[in-house]
Amino acid sequence: MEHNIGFVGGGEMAYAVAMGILKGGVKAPSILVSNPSAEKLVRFQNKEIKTTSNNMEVLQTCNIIFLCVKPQIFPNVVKEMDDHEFKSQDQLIISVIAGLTNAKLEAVFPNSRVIRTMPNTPCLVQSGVFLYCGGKSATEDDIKLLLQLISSCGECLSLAEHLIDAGQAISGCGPAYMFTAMDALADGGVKMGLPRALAIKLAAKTLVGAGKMHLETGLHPGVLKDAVTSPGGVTICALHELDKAGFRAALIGAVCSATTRSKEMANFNK
Ligand SMILES: NC(=O)C1=CN([C@@H]2O[C@H](COP(=O)(O)OP(=O)(O)OC[C@H]3O[C@@H](n4cnc5c(N)ncnc54)[C@H](O)[C@@H]3O)[C@@H](O)[C@H]2O)C=CC1
Ligand SMILES: O=C(O)[C@@H]1CCC=N1
Repeated sequence: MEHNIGFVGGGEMAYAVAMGILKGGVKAPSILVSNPSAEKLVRFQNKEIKTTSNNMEVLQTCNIIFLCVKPQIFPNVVKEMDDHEFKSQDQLIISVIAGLTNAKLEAVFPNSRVIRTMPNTPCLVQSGVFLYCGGKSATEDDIKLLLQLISSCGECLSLAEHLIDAGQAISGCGPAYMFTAMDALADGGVKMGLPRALAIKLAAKTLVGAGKMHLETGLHPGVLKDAVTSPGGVTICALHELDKAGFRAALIGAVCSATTRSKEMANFNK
């Protein structure tokens, strides 16, 4: 694939996506990443990816651009474009920015095609989820090209734009919920005398295994839960504690709250 692929912002998500793209066979020197702070660029340089401190270099030279700055920073990038009288022409603009709508992207990049996406950090290890929704001007070929680029990141799923915030609240934010669960499970193990490293590994393997069981069997999580839960056994005692602590309600609340916050964040960019 011969493209100049740019990243504006070289933080966690940019790195995870860039690593997925490299796994897909794109050559490192065809990627250019901009970030104001040099130390963030070192790990890209270590992979032979080109770097710059100047966003305009990315915007002016790349034909596929991933926008990977924080939502609150995006207006600064727009201002920089205005200051340089930069007019995007016929580029493919792919945003990973939470809450940033295709309508806003289209207003900022009127002569380009835009795709709103929502990846997650496990793209770094090719086990991510990558949600996407093309803007009005994005063509089927643009979507094909996006999928070619990101297919090594993990599962790529098209989602109607009005559902992206909710999808993000599960898969985009979800790694943080799962890491919190791993950490807490490990604390429980440590409290009961397990070595910390072993307790974390048991928790991690169990989360991965449970997810894989659903994906490979197609069985409902409730059915899989019941298969673990012996009458009068130990798991039901643990599940009772989780219910008393509001485990399920907490997860439902987490997804609702993250969805609401994402919709609020669209206002940063009004
Ligand atoms: N971290 C995650 O799990 C996910 C993040 N996202 C989205 O990815 C975007 C980036 O988030 P992260 O990578 O987590 O944040 P981050 O803080 O790791 O990366 C942002 C990068 O932008 C750089 N930056 C600051 N000002 C800049 C400017 N004016 N121009 C260019 N770069 C600038 C920062 O130095 C930093 O390296 C956000 O919009 C977020 O909503 C989406 C999905 C998941
Ligand atoms: O917390 C955030 O705002 C970003 C978006 C989804 C995951 N991390």
